[in-house]
Amino acid sequence: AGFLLHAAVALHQHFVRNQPPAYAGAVLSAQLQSLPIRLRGEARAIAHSPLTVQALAQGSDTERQNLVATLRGFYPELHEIQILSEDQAAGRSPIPGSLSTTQRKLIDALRERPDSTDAMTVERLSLRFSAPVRHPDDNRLLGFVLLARDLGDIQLLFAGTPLLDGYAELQQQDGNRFETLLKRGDESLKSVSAPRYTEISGTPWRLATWSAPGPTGLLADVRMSFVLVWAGLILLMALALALIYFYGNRALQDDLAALTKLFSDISHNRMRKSYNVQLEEVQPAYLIMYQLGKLMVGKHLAAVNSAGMDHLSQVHNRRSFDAKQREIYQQAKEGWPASLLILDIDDFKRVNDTYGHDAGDQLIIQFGKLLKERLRSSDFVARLGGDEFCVIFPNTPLKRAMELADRLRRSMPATVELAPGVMHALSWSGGLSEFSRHDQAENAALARADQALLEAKRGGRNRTQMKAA
Ligand SMILES: Nc1nc2c(ncn2[C@@H]2O[C@H](COP(=O)(O)OP(=O)(O)OP(=O)(O)O)[C@@H](O)[C@H]2O)c(=O)[nH]1
Repeated sequence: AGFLLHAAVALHQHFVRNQPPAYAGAVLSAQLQSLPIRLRGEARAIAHSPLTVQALAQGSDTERQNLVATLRGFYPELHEIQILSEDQAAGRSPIPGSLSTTQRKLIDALRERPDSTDAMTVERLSLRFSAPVRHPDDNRLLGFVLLARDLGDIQLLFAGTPLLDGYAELQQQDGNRFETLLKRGDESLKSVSAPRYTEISGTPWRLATWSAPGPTGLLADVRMSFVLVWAGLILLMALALALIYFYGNRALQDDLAALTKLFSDISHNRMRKSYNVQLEEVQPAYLIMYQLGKLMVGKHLAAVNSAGMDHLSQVHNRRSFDAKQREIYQQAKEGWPASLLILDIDDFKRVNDTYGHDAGDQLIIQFGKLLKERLRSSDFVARLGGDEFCVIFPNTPLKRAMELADRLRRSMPATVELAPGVMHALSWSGGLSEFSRHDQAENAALARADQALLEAKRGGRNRTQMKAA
């Protein structure tokens, strides 16, 4: 909550702070205004000082120079202090250095108006003041005090004022036009907003300020922007909570699905290498179930194997087939006819590759089931491995076996469903042969059938080939 509050306030300030504070111009103009007032006060104080009166009334040039040196110590911010006698001002006696035109203008202005107490001129960033020095007893004009102040500190004032993102100029009036003395901020704002002028009374200056355009639309309203920022943050928080809830829930659902798969596999007597259980809380229970499941499935497979059954297709396994083959081989030696059909599912590998190993298993399971259902109960069905099955037809000569194989092919469904909605076109290739009393090996018939199967595959699959003894 603390973080959100902080974020809300920070964002809110960011939205509304673009405007320069309204007081910035007033503060600066008040400070500028005080400069001539202070200078005027200083000029008058020096003019009325008994030391100045005495230095001008009776003192020598050296005494005046000493007074000026003392005053410089008192007023370090003044860059010029001069005290002239009336004779020097009127040109009747010499002065150290010379008077500038401005200084002369100031003195003339005071002479023209005998009642005036001071005169001021403004040059580029410097103020000049002059005040007459009169004798306190008879008001006789003794001379003039001339002061000048370099306005370098205006620049400091100007640079230190909090105008923020605005733009400001200090302008000086020169007849009808205004000359720019100082600038500050982003000047490009002059083209996008109108200036606001603050006159600086007692000076020929004015302050012109241009504000950065404030926020527009809804955010222009301070209260509205605050509400919007809060609403945005609350929305974000709600979204974050929803996401945490969603993902937490999903992890639980995924784990339940994994456990369900584990139970289903155990009930089908098979196990995968691992099941994807994510939540730490579910892990211990899962590990116990996994170990128990492995034990149960292992025991079941051992039992089924020893019973001679293939655990997947539920037909006889290879070991059982070998025993049956031996038995039939012996019978064949005694003249009993028997045939053997090897069946291999077409394109089985593609089922594994396309739909996954589970779907492949499903095809093996269903194929085994179909063989048992469609064949006679006296026929012996076994899975030799992979997608390869074998049927032994006892007491059946080759010709009859061929009929049975054809009948089997016709009775098989065209498609099987490997998973909900996953249909697969079923086809198989067959190799048929018979047991013969002349065979030298138990698996001679199987080898012939294998060759016939190869021919069936080569011939384009989905057919049965026969190879007599
Ligand atoms: N799902 C599953 N696949 C198995 C099993 N045993 C063997 N396989 C796979 O079955 C495939 C058998 O390959 P093939 O018989 O060469 O392939 P096919 O697509 O039937 O080719 P053709 O017989 O020429 O039509 C191999 O990829 C084996 O990995 C099993 O128990 N379950």
